[in-house]
Amino acid sequence: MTAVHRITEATAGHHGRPVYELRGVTKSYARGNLKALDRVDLTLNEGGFASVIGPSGCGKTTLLKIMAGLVPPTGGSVYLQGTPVTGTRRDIGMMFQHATLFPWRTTIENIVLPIEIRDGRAAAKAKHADALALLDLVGLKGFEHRRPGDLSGGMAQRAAICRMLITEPAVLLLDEPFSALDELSRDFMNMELQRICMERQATAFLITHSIPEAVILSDVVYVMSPRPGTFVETVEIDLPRPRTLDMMTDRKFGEYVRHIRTHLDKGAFL
Ligand SMILES: Nc1ncnc2c1ncn2[C@@H]1O[C@H](COP(=O)(O)OP(=O)(O)OP(=O)(O)O)[C@@H](O)[C@H]1O
Repeated sequence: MTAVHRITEATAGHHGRPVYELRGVTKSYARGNLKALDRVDLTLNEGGFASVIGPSGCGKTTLLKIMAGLVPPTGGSVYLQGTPVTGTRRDIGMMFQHATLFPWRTTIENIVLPIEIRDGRAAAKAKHADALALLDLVGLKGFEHRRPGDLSGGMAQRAAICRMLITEPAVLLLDEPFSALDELSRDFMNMELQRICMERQATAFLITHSIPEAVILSDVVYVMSPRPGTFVETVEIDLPRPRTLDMMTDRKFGEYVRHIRTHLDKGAFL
């Protein structure tokens, strides 16, 4: 029997209640008369870690932006915690390829910035204790008064993780967060991300171009077709947690990677 298990509906996270529910999400951009997404269905359950992988330009970032309320869908519905997503929200945390920390602010001032923007300086100041706890969580204790120029790429992304978590979001939307790092740092940060998600019982949705990264981190991997993007395969990853980098040499891990690869358009995949 193959180690690869398919599940019929796109549902990530086995046990928790549904956090995100997308039904028939379609997106056409007027500019270029271009259909980016076609009827995407997704349920992301509390505590689940899901990834989406697909060819370049298939609509992954568009999907994430729709989930974040940054871009409206042309059709279909997006619900987060039972209410429709119609714009940006407090209960969503996001992280991108680049940390984009403000160089003139200290690390801790960068971390509490979302609170400062939302609730003012006094509220941000009151969050310093929480920010210090987060710095400890991500292994940056003692760096609170350093400026971004003193941080390595991996350290800056750790600070970005703190900035994402300071608002206590219900869900983490991650758009290739470590793809600008060298391979060793990226592997290490992925294991750190897993640890942080497990400690915080986070619900996470990751966009990646790396099949091994998707497999090692996820409960479920969604494979997207070339544009217009839709899920063509949903693969449940039945590997124990915590995952370790050693697992990447396991036979079962290799089967998942091969299975996902066969569903990607290799010509278009980067
Ligand atoms: N604002 C926009 N207006 C018009 N077309 C857009 C817009 N944003 C994205 N597109 C187009 O929609 C398609 C999907 O883009 P998107 O960035 O979502 O893909 P992606 O899968 O994230 O790509 P990549 O893997 O290269 O980052 C692309 O053809 C892109 O050029």
